[in-house]
Amino acid sequence: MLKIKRIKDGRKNVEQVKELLDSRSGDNLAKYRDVAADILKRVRESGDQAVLDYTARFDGIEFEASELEVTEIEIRAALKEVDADFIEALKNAAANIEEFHAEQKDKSWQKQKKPGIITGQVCRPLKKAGVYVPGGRAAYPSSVLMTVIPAKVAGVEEIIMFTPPDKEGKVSPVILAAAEIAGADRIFKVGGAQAVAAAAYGTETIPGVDIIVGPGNIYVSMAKELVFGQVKIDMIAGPSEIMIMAEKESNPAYIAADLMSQAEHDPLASSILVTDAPELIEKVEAELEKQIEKMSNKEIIKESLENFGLMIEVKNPEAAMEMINLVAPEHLELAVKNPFELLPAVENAGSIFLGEYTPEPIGDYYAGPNHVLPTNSTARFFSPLSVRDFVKYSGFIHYSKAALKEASNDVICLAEGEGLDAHANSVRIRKQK
Ligand SMILES: NC(=O)c1ccc[n+]([C@@H]2O[C@H](COP(=O)([O-])OP(=O)(O)OC[C@H]3O[C@@H](n4cnc5c(N)ncnc54)[C@H](O)[C@@H]3O)[C@@H](O)[C@H]2O)c1
Ligand SMILES: N[C@H](CO)Cc1c[nH]c[nH+]1
Ligand SMILES: [Zn+2]
Repeated sequence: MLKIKRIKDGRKNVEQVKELLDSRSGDNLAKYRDVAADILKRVRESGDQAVLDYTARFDGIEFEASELEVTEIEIRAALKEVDADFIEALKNAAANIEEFHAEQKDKSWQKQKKPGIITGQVCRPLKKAGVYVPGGRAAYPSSVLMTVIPAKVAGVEEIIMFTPPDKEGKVSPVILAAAEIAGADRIFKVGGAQAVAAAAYGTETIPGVDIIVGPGNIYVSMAKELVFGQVKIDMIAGPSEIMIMAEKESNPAYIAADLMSQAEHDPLASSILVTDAPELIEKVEAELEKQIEKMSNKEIIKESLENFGLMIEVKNPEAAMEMINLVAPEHLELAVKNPFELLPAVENAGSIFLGEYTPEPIGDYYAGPNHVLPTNSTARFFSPLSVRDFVKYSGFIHYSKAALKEASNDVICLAEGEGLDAHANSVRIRKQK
């Protein structure tokens, strides 16, 4: 018998939901941060040797430095091992992801504000991007597509992938096939905080990059947080989350299936149903009992649902929306008859799935929008991984002599107001001529 927590709406209970989500990182965050900091320091000091030592310790593989990079021969061999249907599905997904991300491409622009004044913005791709692909619990070729394709669309010169080696010191053939289809330039068999360190600082064998993106476990996340500033990072993407808003008429079998889809990722994943129909909660619970037994990952799903699953009963759809915006879930399903009517009220969610024939996995694999998403309520201020993460901007300005003269009184006044006489002088000196 599954035991999933159940609460009613109300201010106090909102706090309870947030506490539940926060509790997933536990009290050990500082401990993980210290482990990651140690690894970063050693890789910074000892380069390849530290990477090799950590790979031996955490992944159980004794590599030489020359074996860290995946070779062309390994890639060709892997491609032969992967099922033709799988390759075809990867290619179809890649085409959808590329088409969606092409819309995010930003252009450089300039405008003549008035005669003698031109302002504009140059948009340039970053030169080198490091893409982390988790390899511990499960290998996700879909995450390869979701991280490499936006970098490619942005025009990044070199895309370097990092993923831990498996027990035989190899990278899963499906990961290599996805990397080939998406267009990764180099692949290193390095995982965890040591991969983040090598990407941030560079070693004798591994080139340093400008940005590190992609999901990973707590060591990867802590390391990304610690190298931020030295390099750019995308976000801290933690264990998966799904929140489903449903009504009396919603299909309980579909809701149960979708809650389980994210619970399957991790015992720390969180799956939440919010509804104004208490009878639906009972039906969904009955469906969960029924469907869970058929799942190959039922142990993880059960643990996740019992520890971090939640059924929330609210008075009306407005209260459900309030709850959603406070939780700011990674994935939100609006499993209702008229989802587009509710869309404008969603302020905080990483990715939104509209209608009962839009299950979350269509977004994980196929539709086009990115599946690397902010978790742990950070959808309040973070966005999905996008082409914009892989570019940077510079503003530019041109003033003619006459235009500067016209603006000079204002600028001199502002500079003097800040007590910065040399700034005022730089304008004044041109005005006098
Ligand atoms: N949000 C998303 O888009 C998304 C997508 C896929 C996966 N994920 C998440 O990514 C995570 C993947 O984690 P994972 O562990 O399976 O793979 P991982 O590749 O992130 O981590 C494996 C590495 O962790 C390091 N490590 C293991 N134990 C260690 C220890 N005791 N000390 C220091 N380092 C250690 C090792 O170097 C190992 O190579 C999961 O939480 C999953 O839910 C999220
Ligand atoms: N749902 C995950 C992000 O939370 C992404 C993923 C990859 N494969 C399947 N799902
Ligand atoms: Zn998923």
